[in-house]
Amino acid sequence: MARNKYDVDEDLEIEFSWEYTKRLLAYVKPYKKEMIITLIIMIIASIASLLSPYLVKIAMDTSIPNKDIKGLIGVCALILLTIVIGAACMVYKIKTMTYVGQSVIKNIRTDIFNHLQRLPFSYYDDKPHGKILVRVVNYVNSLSDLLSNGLINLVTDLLSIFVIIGFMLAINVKLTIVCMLGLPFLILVVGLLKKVQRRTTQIFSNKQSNLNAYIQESISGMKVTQAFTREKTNAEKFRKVSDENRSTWMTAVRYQMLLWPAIDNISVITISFVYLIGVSSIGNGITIGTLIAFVGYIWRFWNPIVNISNFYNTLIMAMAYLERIFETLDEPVDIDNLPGAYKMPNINGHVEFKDIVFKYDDDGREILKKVSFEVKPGENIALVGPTGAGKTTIINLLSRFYDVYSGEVLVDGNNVRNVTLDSLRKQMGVMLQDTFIFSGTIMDNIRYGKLDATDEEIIRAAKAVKAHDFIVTLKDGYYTEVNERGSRLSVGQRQLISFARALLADPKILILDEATSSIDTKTEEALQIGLDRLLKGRTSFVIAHRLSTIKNATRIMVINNGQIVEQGNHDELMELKGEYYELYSSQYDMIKAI
Ligand SMILES: Nc1ncnc2c1ncn2[C@@H]1O[C@H](COP(=O)(O)OP(=O)(O)OP(=O)(O)O)[C@@H](O)[C@H]1O
Repeated sequence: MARNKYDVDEDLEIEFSWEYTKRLLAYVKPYKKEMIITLIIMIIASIASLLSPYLVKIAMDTSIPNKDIKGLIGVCALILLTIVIGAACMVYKIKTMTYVGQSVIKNIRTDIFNHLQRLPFSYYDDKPHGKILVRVVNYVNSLSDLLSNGLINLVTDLLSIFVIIGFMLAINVKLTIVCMLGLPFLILVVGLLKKVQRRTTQIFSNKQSNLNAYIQESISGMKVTQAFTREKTNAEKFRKVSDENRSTWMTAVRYQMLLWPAIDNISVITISFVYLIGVSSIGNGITIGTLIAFVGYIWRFWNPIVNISNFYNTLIMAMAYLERIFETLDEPVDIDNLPGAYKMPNINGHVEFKDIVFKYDDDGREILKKVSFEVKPGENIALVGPTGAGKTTIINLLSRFYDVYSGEVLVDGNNVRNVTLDSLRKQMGVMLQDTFIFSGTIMDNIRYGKLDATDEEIIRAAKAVKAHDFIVTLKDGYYTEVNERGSRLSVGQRQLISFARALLADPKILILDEATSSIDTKTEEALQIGLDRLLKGRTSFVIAHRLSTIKNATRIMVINNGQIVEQGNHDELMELKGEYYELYSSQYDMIKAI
């Protein structure tokens, strides 16, 4: 997928395909029983409602001229009965179809969510999160009307049309033919409007997606906006995306609405013709009762046609959303278990990078340029180097968050591409640079690292990383509720919680990306002592800009411009008087200057 941002429209060139409706129907299939029962009920309702003009004809042509009061009362009672049956059927339909519609929506949404959880980091690198959200929430919701009413109404309306034609033919063939003459004109109008309706709806859905992306981005960046007093600039950008949203919606609706006057005109013209021919033929094979009954049917004839056109409009709208929904569901899971992938055996901790070349985009620049190194079990590796050198990229390849462009990443001799993702990642403790706190208690957040961990295990992990001390000072201790992204905690506190989470699973390989960058030096020193003990016997990769924290690493690798430029322990690298020496000395001088 191309890189995208809030003001870049998504691709519109998706071919219209009935395949989408077929796939949607597959979601409806489990509710076949409910659909069939509703259909039968609705057929009964239609027949009941269609009987009344015929009953009126009987009353007009037979009961009233014959002054048959009993017969008239019987006919009235039957008409009342048809109304009651119709209303009862309608209640059943609304209840059942709302259930079916909402169940289908729930199932589609669940599939998208599960698929999103399998999509690799690269998918999220490329797409504004607001645009993903709009698909899961709004687009899926917009199918509700189509599913709750559309499908059943379509079938019952089609059936009604045939039954009405049957009734009309039984009353008068000539008038029926006149009535049907309007249909070819209607089909022509629908055919002419279809393409432009689809395109305008697609454009609107794009703008809706842009609006969502901008709102999401603005909420995430609200603190920066206020700090830089950029409210006015943002309001202007928002006005622009909002205006586009409104104007494209207006255009889409304008084309949707063109169908109504067309249907109205065609129906009124044909009805006028029926009146004209009917009235001029009274006494000439057509009775007043016949004409009244026939006109009753004509209105009922155009009603389902209006409904079907309505359904058609909803379908066109839903199509634009369905395309996006299935596009998300079809998004390839680039990082997945390969055929024949096997379970990673218990990890010892031997890691080897063999001639790794890596690019984030196939046509982009090389971020890692033939990187090779070997790490023995239990070694503590520190990765240092300038910003953007490629340190995080290296550790991301170890957990196979991205696939290499060429070369091999081996853990205990197993190529990470050949083992199952689950078995690989379960044995690694990763603390990403971007520490994320979920809404819930602190206990829940640490437990994320090992779902079956006991409270004691969690407290032990928190103590090991010196998180315990601050947690117990909080109002509810480990049961303090934190909100999403942990905004009630300091950045350092969030890091400590993430640290405990990474450690909890007792991983064989521990990866720490800037794990302590926001922690005060005193806490860090204490943490370091515990950490040295914890890291013993485990292979670990630690990225740190504060070099004092990695002095004890068994090996320090200096990364620059996608390559390892120096490696050795602290003393060896200081003696080398190369890049590490420069980096370390500059930090030391800075501290002294303070
Ligand atoms: N998701 C991404 N898509 C495209 N390019 C990326 C992506 N992430 C990182 N890069 C680029 O890859 C290069 C290496 O980034 P990386 O995050 O590995 O650097 P780093 O050494 O960890 O830097 P820092 O110390 O600032 O965290 C950078 O030039 C960066 O611009």
